[in-house]
Amino acid sequence: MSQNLRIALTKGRLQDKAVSLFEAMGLDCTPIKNPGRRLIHTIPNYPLDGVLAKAPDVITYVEHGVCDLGIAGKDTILEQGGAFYEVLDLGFGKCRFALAVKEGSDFYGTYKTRRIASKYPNVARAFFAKKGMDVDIIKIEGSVELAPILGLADAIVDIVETGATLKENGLVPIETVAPVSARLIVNTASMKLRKAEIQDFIARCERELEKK
Ligand SMILES: Nc1ncnc2c1ncn2[C@@H]1O[C@H](COP(=O)(O)OP(=O)(O)OP(=O)(O)O)[C@@H](O)[C@H]1O
Ligand SMILES: O=P(O)(O)OC[C@H]1O[C@H](OP(=O)(O)OP(=O)(O)O)[C@H](O)[C@@H]1O
Repeated sequence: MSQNLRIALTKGRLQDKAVSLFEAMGLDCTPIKNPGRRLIHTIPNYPLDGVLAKAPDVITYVEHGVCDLGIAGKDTILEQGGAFYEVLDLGFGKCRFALAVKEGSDFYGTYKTRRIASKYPNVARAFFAKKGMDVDIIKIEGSVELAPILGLADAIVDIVETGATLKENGLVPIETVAPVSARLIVNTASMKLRKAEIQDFIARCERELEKK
């Protein structure tokens, strides 16, 4: 008997939404919903093991083929890149990358080199390269909104969902950089070697998403 397919799931915000989708598809997710400190859980009624990982690691595990499938945000995919197939937009975890500045500041009205703070330096760099603008990028690990308030940066490139965090910190979005949502990704070798099983899983996801 062949080993179960393995899917890497992004822990945190996307985890519950992935589990809701799987349950709607008829998968028994009891073990993943009561994980304790355990990081790998077998689905009792479908040949699938769920691996709970941090967002960038989901991509690393899928790229290296130790997980056949993964669920990651488009934000992480754009930042990290890599060789894998992105097969489905799962329609949850919706937000966007935005360029935001302190309210009242004139970001484009100066010739000096702007400083941009972001948890996503590659996304920020690519955005400004496309505009032909030379900027300095500073990597920040979280609560990126602090950087312009503290005077470290002229702007941020960050995830915006409701806009509440920007607003409560006196910042305003001035441009959308890219839309973001959760994606199903597949290891390139698994796609060939375990084609039937993977296509069955993708088809089940698709059938469920079509109902929405
Ligand atoms: N408002 C939001 N803020 C951040 N991420 C969001 C939001 N809405 C949806 N997402 C998606 O959820 C994913 C995981 O977010 P989550 O906040 O759980 O982890 P994280 O902030 O990337 O990591 P950490 O564990 O360091 O907090 C993101 O990569 C993104 O695709
Ligand atoms: O538009 P909103 O609905 O306010 O959501 C956006 C905020 O949520 C995320 O932060 P998170 O909570 O992941 O914390 P972090 O800043 O430490 O990454 C993101 O980086 C924004 O700060």
